[in-house]
Amino acid sequence: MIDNPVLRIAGLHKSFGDFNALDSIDLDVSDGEFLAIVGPSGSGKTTLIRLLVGMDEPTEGTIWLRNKRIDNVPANRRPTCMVFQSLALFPHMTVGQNIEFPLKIRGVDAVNRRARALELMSLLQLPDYYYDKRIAACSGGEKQRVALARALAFDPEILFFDEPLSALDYRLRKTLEKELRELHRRTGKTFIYITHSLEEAMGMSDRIAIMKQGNFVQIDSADTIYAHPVSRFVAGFMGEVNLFSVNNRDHSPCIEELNVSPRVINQLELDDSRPATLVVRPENIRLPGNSGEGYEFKVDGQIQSEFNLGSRVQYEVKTECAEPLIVEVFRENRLSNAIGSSVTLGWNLEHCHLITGE
Ligand SMILES: Nc1ncnc2c1ncn2[C@@H]1O[C@H](COP(=O)(O)OP(=O)(O)OP(=O)(O)O)[C@@H](O)[C@H]1O
Repeated sequence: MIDNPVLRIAGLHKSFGDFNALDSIDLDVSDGEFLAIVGPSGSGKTTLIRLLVGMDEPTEGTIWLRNKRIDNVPANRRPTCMVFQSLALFPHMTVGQNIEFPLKIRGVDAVNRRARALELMSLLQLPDYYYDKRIAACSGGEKQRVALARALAFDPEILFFDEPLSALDYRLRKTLEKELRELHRRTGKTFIYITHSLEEAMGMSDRIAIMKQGNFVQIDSADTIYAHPVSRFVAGFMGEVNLFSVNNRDHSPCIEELNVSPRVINQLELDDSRPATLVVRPENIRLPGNSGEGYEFKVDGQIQSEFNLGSRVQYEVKTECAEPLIVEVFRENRLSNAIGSSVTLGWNLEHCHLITGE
């Protein structure tokens, strides 16, 4: 629970026939927060946003905007605004007319409309002369900026984004990600942003809410979720990861392969009755030469493939564990003639995270 949240969702449930698309979820969003909602296809992200903006009605539960219940308020009277993936700009109108549209329907006069449109264009780095440019003559990135300027012209309490960058090429997406982050900082508005892309979520948001089958499985900062995922699903969803099944009663062949001392096993505080998974990120595994001296976990293996990731190099290392281990090193630590060579991998307990349960 957050004190004085701008948005509170309580027991929100949405069924389609027998199917629960949202399963009684709760969420508090702070004023001015940038929250990303990520999850696999079909996890309920769009269903949630549709309920929040009033495009659909919940089966059960309530939505509060600054202590005012809004789930019974029609979409056009909710002080929220959505930037659609498809933008929904008016193609026959100019940039200026599109941005001014929300002001026009609120009865703002022409002089003030134009002044505000130019101010928003400047905020979105659109030159003044674009005011008279037709939407059809704008590039994909420019249309995104116009859509954002128009959304801000509504002066909404919260801006919702439903995968606004997914259709753009990589370079433009990266540029707009930075601009959105900057726009968020400058406007101080609350942003709620749906994305499939974890990279986008990690780069832009203050917190990430991870959805699975109509539920939130973890809501926290990107750093915390990355370092301390609550489940194997979250660990795998948050980037490349090495997972080792362990428990005290029944050491898997894999944990034995790891040459862990009884002292370290004790420190793991495994619970006999519950399955447990050790999580190690590829960048936390070292290639310490042949002995693995000084590391609490050590495993011998053979490099079977190498991938160039730009500033880093990733190796897949075959060991006695079922899955090849993934190891990442900075480019300057790249091994020569790596493929086929025998290596000992090492890491310490402080770089592991233990998940108990499934
Ligand atoms: N109108 C509807 N009638 C029946 N089922 C629906 C309806 N709308 C959504 N669903 C189902 O609810 C589940 C959640 O859908 P939703 O669109 O919210 O997922 P999503 O996480 O946004 O997926 P994606 O990332 O693919 O857009 C899906 O299984 C979907 O088939």
